[in-house]
Amino acid sequence: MPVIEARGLTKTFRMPDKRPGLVGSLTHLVRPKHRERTAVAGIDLTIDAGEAVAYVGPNGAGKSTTVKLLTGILQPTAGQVEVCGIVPHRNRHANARNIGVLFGQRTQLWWDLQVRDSLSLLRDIHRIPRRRYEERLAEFDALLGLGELLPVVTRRLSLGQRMRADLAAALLHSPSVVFLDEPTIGLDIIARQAVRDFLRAECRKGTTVLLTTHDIGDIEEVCRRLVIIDDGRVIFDGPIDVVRQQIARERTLHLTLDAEWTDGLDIDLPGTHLSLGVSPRHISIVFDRSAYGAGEIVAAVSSRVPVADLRIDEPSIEDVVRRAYSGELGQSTSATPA
Ligand SMILES: Nc1ncnc2c1ncn2[C@@H]1O[C@H](COP(=O)(O)OP(=O)(O)OP(=O)(O)O)[C@@H](O)[C@H]1O
Repeated sequence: MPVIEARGLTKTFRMPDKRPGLVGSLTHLVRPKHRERTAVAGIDLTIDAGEAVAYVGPNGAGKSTTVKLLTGILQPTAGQVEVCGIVPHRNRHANARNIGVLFGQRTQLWWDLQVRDSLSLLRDIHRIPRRRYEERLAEFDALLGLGELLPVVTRRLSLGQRMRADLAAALLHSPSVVFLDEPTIGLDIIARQAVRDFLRAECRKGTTVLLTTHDIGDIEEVCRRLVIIDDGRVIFDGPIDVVRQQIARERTLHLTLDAEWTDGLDIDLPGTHLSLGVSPRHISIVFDRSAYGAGEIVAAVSSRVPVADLRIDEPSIEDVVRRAYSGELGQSTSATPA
């Protein structure tokens, strides 16, 4: 049964169109002009209970606006939306009982309170029975190590600790759906893994997760389905397998050499792809991390020309979007650039 159902969901912002400076402001007062920006342009989206969906796209694609429409913060300009059978903007309070929201860059904990006190305030707000509350804290302790954070004042938490506490706060009332915006941003590998493991465990219990992230690892490890949005439109909606099998394994090694590369585009490592950079002393090699370590590639190159410097790039969301447009991700919705 769908937990999230959107049909033709559209949000257009109307903004004052004025020139900068005092003259611009005065002209605008006399003859106000406006321009429109359609952030979400007719999105159809159906998400079932227990699904974990990555909702990704480049900056300005319309992800946050979609989440704001689903939480009821914004009212759509056109189209329909329901979350757990509730129209979010018409009934924000009822909707709030069913959803949990986490914005990685902000906290919903009280800055000057101990985590324990923030959570207990949220317990009162959500009217969670005491026994259920204690059970939930025990679950969070087992999965997120929450116990050690309870006596700490929020402002003293490290980023990773704060994210764990914020996850507990967002999920305390056992919402059916959680919206997570960059839940692992800035975290070290261990904290990031804890958050991903926790989200997977929540999904297994039937919680629906809509994850907005620029981190390919989050997508790969937490989600089963990928929805790509660009310029307010869904350009791909399908299984995550392609990302997992191809894109997430790909790394690009950029090398600066001590001398010019004159050996053509072959380094005798099957499956790798070499291209020349800004000058013959710069080369880039795309490789599959499950087939090669970066050290092997550097060794192969330096047996011909000494390597002076190197950088490794992980695949980016922009790469995924580019591949969606080029049809490489297989089935897509309407992968035509506007
Ligand atoms: N309140 C607003 N008023 C006017 N324009 C807005 C408003 N909110 C968003 N926009 C515009 O709508 C478009 C989509 O913005 P949105 O924040 O949804 O993108 P996003 O995909 O979440 O981007 P990011 O990854 O940078 O957070 C952008 O062009 C943005 O400038």
